[in-house]
Amino acid sequence: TAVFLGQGREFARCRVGMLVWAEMLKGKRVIVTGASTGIGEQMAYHLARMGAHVLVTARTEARLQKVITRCLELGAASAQYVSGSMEDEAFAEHVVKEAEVVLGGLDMLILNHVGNSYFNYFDGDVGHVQKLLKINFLSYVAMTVSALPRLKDSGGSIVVVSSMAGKVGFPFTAPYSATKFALDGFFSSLRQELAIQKADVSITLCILGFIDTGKTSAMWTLLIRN
Ligand SMILES: NC(=O)C1=CN([C@@H]2O[C@H](COP(=O)(O)OP(=O)(O)OC[C@H]3O[C@@H](n4cnc5c(N)ncnc54)[C@H](OP(=O)(O)O)[C@@H]3O)[C@@H](O)[C@H]2O)C=CC1
Ligand SMILES: C[C@H](CCC(=O)O)[C@H]1CC[C@H]2[C@@H]3C(=O)C[C@@H]4C[C@H](O)CC[C@]4(C)[C@H]3CC[C@]12C
Repeated sequence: TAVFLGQGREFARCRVGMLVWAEMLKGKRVIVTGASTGIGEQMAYHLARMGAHVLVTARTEARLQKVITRCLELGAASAQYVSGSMEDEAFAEHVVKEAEVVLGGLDMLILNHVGNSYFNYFDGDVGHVQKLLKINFLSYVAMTVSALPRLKDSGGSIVVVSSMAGKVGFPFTAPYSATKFALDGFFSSLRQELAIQKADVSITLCILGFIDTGKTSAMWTLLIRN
């Protein structure tokens, strides 16, 4: 569905598109990673309003409990969580296995989590780059590998949340930017391979600009916006 932002007829087309989309997600089994805060949390609520089965994950169990309670209030067909760190590849695989057990399959994998980084000059810390690659990139690959058989069964989708910093080398984002560029390379290549194999699995890479979720300090938000 093409989404047009504007007024009048364009807006109406957008509303119709959204309604069709909502119906398409009713009863679908969806994993949302990084769903304890920010964009992931809000995506979980949208899916809940559409009547999907949602399985959310992040490290902070107390936050995830609140998110699933809210999802059920909003109309989710079911809501569950698995807590743990995506720095651990075994945990990434465990989340997908858990979805198979509790949801009986999978229709959509939304890869959204991101490890903490900094917005400043690169400080030369190679260990930080390695850690961020594990969380922001390798766990995405591990989850995809585990989920692909189920997604092929269901004709499902993979949604990868990336950034403008994964397309353009902005200053002060070197480690983060590297992980997002890696996602583009891997998932764009995999998309082609799935098409060649005529596998019925779609891959969408979301290129987001700066979104103020209240986490960035007011000073940085002002600087980024300007
Ligand atoms: N906000 C923005 O301006 C932009 C965001 N994006 C992208 O959107 C996505 C969401 O960003 P946003 O909502 O801002 O980020 P947040 O920092 O608000 O959320 C990050 C999520 O990832 C989880 N997380 C962090 N570390 C780990 C870990 N080691 N293992 C498992 N989960 C972890 C956090 O939960 P917990 O701490 O409980 O583990 C949280 O749920 C990211 O992919 C980001 O790159 C792209 C462009 C701009
Ligand atoms: C400055 C960029 C936007 C330029 C534009 O809109 O014309 C931003 C695009 C993506 C941003 C980064 C991002 O992807 C996520 C992090 C979010 C944190 O809250 C702040 C630091 C970020 C690395 C953020 C920095 C600005 C962007 C590169």
